[in-house]
Amino acid sequence: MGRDPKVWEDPMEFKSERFLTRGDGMPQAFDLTGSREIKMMPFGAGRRICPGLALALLQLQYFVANLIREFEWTVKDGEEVDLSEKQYTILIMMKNRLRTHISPRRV
Ligand code: HEM
Repeated sequence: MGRDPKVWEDPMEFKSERFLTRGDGMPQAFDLTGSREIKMMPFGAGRRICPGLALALLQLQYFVANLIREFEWTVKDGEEVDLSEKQYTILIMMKNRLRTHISPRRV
């Protein structure tokens, strides 16, 4: 389903913006709860859907926001961000590792 062009536009392209909200609070292209549609279900769907969904989403957002707020992230000297991908069993991974230098914003 995740690679079906009838479900997702350019399914094989990394487009994080497809997950942005429209600005009116409504999700743009997907619904994780399975109540409106089923396009993507990292938390399952239906009666046995993950009861920790809301907590998990909140925690992840908070975790990433804190990593960005607390640390300056730079690519290692001489390297560039390369978003090429490779298939590894059922996972899609970065073809070339992203090596970063992380330093505290506040000392
Ligand atoms: C990124 C984080 C998480 C992911 C991707 C995830 C994913 C899932 C998935 C796929 C299921 C199976 C749903 C099904 O059978 O259809 C599940 C079940 C469950 N999850 Fe999560 N989960 C996450 C975090 C959490 C958290 C934070 C909690 C609790 C605080 C939690 C509690 C549970 C429980 C109790 C079930 C069993 C529900 C049942 O069988 O009725 N999960 N989760």
